[in-house]
Amino acid sequence: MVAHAPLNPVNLPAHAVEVRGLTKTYRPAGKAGPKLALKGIDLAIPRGSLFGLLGPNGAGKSTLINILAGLVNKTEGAVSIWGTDIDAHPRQARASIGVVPQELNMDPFFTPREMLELQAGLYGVPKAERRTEELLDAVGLKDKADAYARSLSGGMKRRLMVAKAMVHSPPVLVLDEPTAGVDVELRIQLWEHVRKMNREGTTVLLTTHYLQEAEELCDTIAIINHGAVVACEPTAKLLRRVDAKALTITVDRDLDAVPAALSGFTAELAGPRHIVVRYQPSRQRVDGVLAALAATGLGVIDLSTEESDLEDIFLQLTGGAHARGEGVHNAA
Ligand SMILES: Nc1ncnc2c1ncn2[C@@H]1O[C@H](COP(=O)(O)OP(=O)(O)OP(=O)(O)O)[C@@H](O)[C@H]1O
Repeated sequence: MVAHAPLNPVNLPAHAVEVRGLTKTYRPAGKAGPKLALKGIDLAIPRGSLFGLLGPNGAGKSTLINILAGLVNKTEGAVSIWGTDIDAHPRQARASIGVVPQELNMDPFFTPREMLELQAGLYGVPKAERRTEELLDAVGLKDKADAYARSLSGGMKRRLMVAKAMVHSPPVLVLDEPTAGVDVELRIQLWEHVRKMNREGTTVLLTTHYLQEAEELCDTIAIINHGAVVACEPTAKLLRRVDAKALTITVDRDLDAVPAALSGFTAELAGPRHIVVRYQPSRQRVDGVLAALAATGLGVIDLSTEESDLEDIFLQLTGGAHARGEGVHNAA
């Protein structure tokens, strides 16, 4: 077990993970040619953040995570985890990170308590410093501590994997698609758990295909596409990137065309009584639309506005990978 630096704020790195010029070229055996999976990416994950890594299938997310976890060798570039360079001090870097893989691979005949003890042993955590009971409690598995893993539900297994990744108290936790194939109730439970760990000081990096998950959970989001980072910024800022809103106006009588008074706006009829006006909030105000409408004598029954969401931005940045069904989904 490699001891962490004492938790003295002066010693803490500004970035939990820092990646500079990271390149990975796979050279598969056989006829397939080399595959450039990461094209010299730079990424800085702020300490304490809940960081989302998004990208369509094949973008390079797993490659990046596996390099951080020490499971895949990088081709070029520098990576440091919790201020430790993975080439200079691989053991210490690995001790600073816990990875929850996508697959629920566990021995069905071990109990959760045994599994955590075994994992702590693998990391060389001395018996006196083990956190088995605390972790079982934290992931809500105290009641199941001595049950065979095969008798746990899918959600319980996933929570056990989280506890397993935390046995050596890593300051950085990576969750690879934590809610893939998980039902809505459990997904919300897992989100709450992830938020709690983050509030308690763990920097969390999660990959997801669910845009809504990233939007709700993550304070910072990076989007990668074809092995390159195409965006990396605070979620709120990313969401402001698309300067577009839609205003739907329900009027009090049937129309067969958009009133001429609205010709200065981008407007269309979405039904005989529904006018949709698209506008840029940074340049236009709703009261201008309403004033133009008032001049027509039409009564307004209802109004609603719709913001752009992460999906619009994702589509813009990845050239519509989602629209072509390449594997990014809304969690709803
Ligand atoms: N072991 C390997 N050998 C050859 N090519 C690989 C290997 N692993 C990944 N690749 C290729 O590298 C690219 C990036 O793959 P990676 O698994 O990192 O993407 P991803 O973003 O995690 O995708 P997904 O969302 O489908 O998990 C893909 O083109 C993939 O086919």
